[in-house]
Amino acid sequence: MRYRIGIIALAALAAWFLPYGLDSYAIHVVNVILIFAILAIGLGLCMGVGGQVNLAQVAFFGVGAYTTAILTTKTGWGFWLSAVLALAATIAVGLLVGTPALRVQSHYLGIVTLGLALAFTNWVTNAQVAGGAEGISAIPVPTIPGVDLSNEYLYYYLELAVFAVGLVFGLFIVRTALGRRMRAMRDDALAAGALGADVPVLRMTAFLLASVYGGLGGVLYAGLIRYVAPETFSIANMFLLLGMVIIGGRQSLIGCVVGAAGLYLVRELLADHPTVAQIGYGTVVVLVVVFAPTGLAGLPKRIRDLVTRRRGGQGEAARLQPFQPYETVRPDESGSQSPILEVDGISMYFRGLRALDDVSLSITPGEIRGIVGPNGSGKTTLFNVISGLYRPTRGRIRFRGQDSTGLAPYRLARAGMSRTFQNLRLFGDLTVEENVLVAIDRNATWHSWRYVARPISVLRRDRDLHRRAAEVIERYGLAEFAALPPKSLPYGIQRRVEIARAVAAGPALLLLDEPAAGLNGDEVRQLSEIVRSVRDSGVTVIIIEHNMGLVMSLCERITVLASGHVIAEGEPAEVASTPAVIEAYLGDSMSSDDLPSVPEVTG
Ligand SMILES: Nc1ncnc2c1ncn2[C@@H]1O[C@H](COP(=O)(O)OP(=O)(O)OP(=O)(O)O)[C@@H](O)[C@H]1O
Repeated sequence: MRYRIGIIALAALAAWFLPYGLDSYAIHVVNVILIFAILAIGLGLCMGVGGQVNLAQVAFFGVGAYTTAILTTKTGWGFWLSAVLALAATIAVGLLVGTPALRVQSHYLGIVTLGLALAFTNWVTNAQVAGGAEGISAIPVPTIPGVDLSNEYLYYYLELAVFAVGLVFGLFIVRTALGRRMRAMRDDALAAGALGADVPVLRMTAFLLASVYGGLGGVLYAGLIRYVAPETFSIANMFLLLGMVIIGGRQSLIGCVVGAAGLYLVRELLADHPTVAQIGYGTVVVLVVVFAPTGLAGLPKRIRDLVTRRRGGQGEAARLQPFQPYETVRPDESGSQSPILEVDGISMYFRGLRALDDVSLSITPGEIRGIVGPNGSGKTTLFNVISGLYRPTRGRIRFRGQDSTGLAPYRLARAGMSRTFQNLRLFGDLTVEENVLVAIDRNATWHSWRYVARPISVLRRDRDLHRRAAEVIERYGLAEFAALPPKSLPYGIQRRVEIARAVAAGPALLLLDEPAAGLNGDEVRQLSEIVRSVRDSGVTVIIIEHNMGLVMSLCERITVLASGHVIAEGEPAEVASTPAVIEAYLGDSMSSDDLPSVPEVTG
């Protein structure tokens, strides 16, 4: 900590005294670098942290600069009023550009945002109000009483202040709940949604942030250069910006700043050789993408990881501690006996394939229900329909007495449903603790206005989330793994992290999709203990499992699916002796070991 404060103090001192050693050309370069650094932070937040491909950052920059230019020169409004309106205009454009992100992702989003950026350049080149290809000149100098901002040495301090606030605010986001949720969405939007992250709002927030930084950069640019023309906001500059963020390290805001400074300096040095420069940083970007995807900022961590792996892996020294059971809630305290979940005549067709056909079931609060069936019988599809990933072709679902058919996963998660996935969907770039933190955080993303209006309350809340996450981690015996990325852990521990994460979300109904897959006998016994304790704490559990011993010993009732139909339902012993069940399993050429018979797991 002290070491960090020392570095920050040194950097602040260096930034403060920097202009003293610079001639007028050099201070101009530094001022432009600061603007690019602000743009790069915005792009880093949207693309690096939020995972939203954004090739329109240069257009946000342009909207900020042009709106300031137009308002100051054509209406005679003062610089600062124009600047505020320019920022508002950029945010509006940011939300507009972000709208496609609600529907398309990845390279499609890249193409859409690039198209919008091109449209902007075309518009300013042709529009009379924007001065056409000539641009707009004679933008008035921003004024602050007693400070001559036409002096670039003094303008530097204005920019430095905006940059510092922008960087600190960006880091504040990255290190607290909003940033964690954005990173979770970047890693796995589907799992983030299933844990209650309102992905559409989150995507818009990423574009909103990008546009705020873009607008600020634009306003500062208009005040610094006092002239705007289309070529500044060209696609070539968008790729320069992209290069800065990729080379510096898009997931680290400091990396984005370093990339902005480095690449801009290289561009200045090679100003007389533009072709060489273009090919040069094109090549560097490709090399970075291939050999160091996390950019320069990610290199120290990659090297550290490499050294740790050579020494024998991160997770190996740490040990899993025993699970500490929850306090038992008496059944009569856990609510009414009307069904917590009613699935009524659900059918799900995939282009003619009937994955589910008229499936109905009813789950009583406090029960552990097993769903079994041969491979491909529709079990996971049923979970996907219940948890909102698929909208059923036919039928209705009621969750906690409300019609929940077709509700988005994050709405169901907020209503008290939580799930795990057959093929573990942990957030690989987050630590174990952060995985749990994302689940515990139940705030709607729009509450993030508090980041601006009430930052202290955000910090206080974050501290509380950390305290609660530590309790969950302790209970599940994961304390020694808290700071590690889940990918580095043995499979059995990853499974436990996923269950801990799902329960941390505080569900009333927990859906477990093959939680015992890949576990050894001892781990299956521990899983059984965990599931029973979770149920005893008042959570209803539905479990899909192929391990019949586990299902038979754990579940009060079992529903058997075959070819998308419910073929049997009842108590374990009753179901095991149903001829249709025996036939379904044998018909699937499964070995007789797979038949629901002798329990393997007890107590
Ligand atoms: N998104 C999809 N698109 C097309 N077909 C699908 C889709 N999801 C599932 N299916 C099909 O629906 C059927 C049921 O699949 P599902 O994964 O639900 O079975 P399952 O009982 O969970 O199987 P397993 O035990 O192997 O996990 C399968 O034939 C599968 O190929």
